[in-house]
Amino acid sequence: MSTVSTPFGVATLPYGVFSTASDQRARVGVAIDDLILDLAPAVQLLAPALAPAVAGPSLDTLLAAGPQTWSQVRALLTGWLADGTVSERLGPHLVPARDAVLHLPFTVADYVDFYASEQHATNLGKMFRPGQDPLTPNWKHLPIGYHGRAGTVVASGTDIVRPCGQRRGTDGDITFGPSQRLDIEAELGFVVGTPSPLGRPVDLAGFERHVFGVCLVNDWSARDIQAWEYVPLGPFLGKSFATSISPWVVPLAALGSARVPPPARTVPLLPYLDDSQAPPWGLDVRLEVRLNGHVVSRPRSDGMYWTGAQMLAHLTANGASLRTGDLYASGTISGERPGERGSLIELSWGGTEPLRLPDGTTRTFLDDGDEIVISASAPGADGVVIGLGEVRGRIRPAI
Ligand SMILES: O=C(O)/C=C/C(=O)CC(=O)CC(=O)O
Ligand SMILES: [Ca+2]
Ligand SMILES: [Mg+2]
Repeated sequence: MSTVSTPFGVATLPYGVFSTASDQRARVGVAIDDLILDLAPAVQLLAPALAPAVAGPSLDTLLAAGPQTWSQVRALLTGWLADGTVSERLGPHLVPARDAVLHLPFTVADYVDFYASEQHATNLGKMFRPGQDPLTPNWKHLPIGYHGRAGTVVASGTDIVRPCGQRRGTDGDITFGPSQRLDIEAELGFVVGTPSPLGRPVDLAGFERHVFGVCLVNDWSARDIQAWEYVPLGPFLGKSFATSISPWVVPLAALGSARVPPPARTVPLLPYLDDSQAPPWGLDVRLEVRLNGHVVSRPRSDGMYWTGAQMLAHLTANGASLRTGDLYASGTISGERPGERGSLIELSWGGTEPLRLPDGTTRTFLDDGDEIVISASAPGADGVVIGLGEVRGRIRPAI
């Protein structure tokens, strides 16, 4: 049973794309409790000037429309829901969530994955590079990341085929075959709306103008393929076979009460990353990772060393442009305590300490048929909980 409740109350209002059996067009929806508001006809009826922004069939147009439109659409929704007479007129455009199929919510442009949790980076450093300093010399000077594969970002619920690849066994033999160390990474994803021109870095304050909202990310990782291939250019096929994202994108506007100061920095930051005078963009998101229904971890993002604003500033510091639909993820979220680690390689300490599940089975890495569900919530104003929904995926045998 899940203990993280992920309600989509009127303080959350996340955006997604859905269809139903009776109307198979993909269209933009807003989740409200266990209902989905079909946004285009509702806006057409009550505020037609904004209708083009939510026309669908994806969130792309809304993302590109920029922060003024984002606030206008959210204000409309909040106003409608507070006004009983309007809520009644919305009735015909509300669909029970259980009747909806949820799709990939936006066209993923570029996909970047960071490495922003000090605890995760320390744990992985110990396992991948024993005998060396777990944190590389650059780690506290810049948010480390790599470019992933946008075309293999998939909607929650998509089955994940166990990848095959090259790996080196303990005997030194190089073989090709199904990954034997298939893992998860529980992460937060930042969805870029407003593009930026080539040659023009986005500063820390630009975060709110360019980033529309957040989703949950499971960056599936084949540790055996990764360990053999990653020197010197970083992750490649060990992470490019599939990355799952949650169907609902929660706007930054819903996360005001979840903002927290990041941990004290132990190394002075260069000016473009120095957020000591800026309003903080650390986020207190509480995740829960379930394997076949059993909770195996409860990571929290409030201790992440690097914030989403710093990641964006670094990502564009060389003048790289942003496109609508760019997705960048935080990197695995791991806390101080063992029960807060966001990957199986950490939870089973490189496979040496198998996890014992309540159904009597044990796991180091994923078995075929295993299902992973990552859900999350964040604090809202006045004790309200902001749900981030969930991202789900089941492992299918290698082909
Ligand atoms: O330290 C390494 O060599 C590898 C690290 C990762 O696998 C982490 C990664 O993909 C980024 C992250 O999720 O934190
Ligand atoms: Ca990752
Ligand atoms: Mg991936």
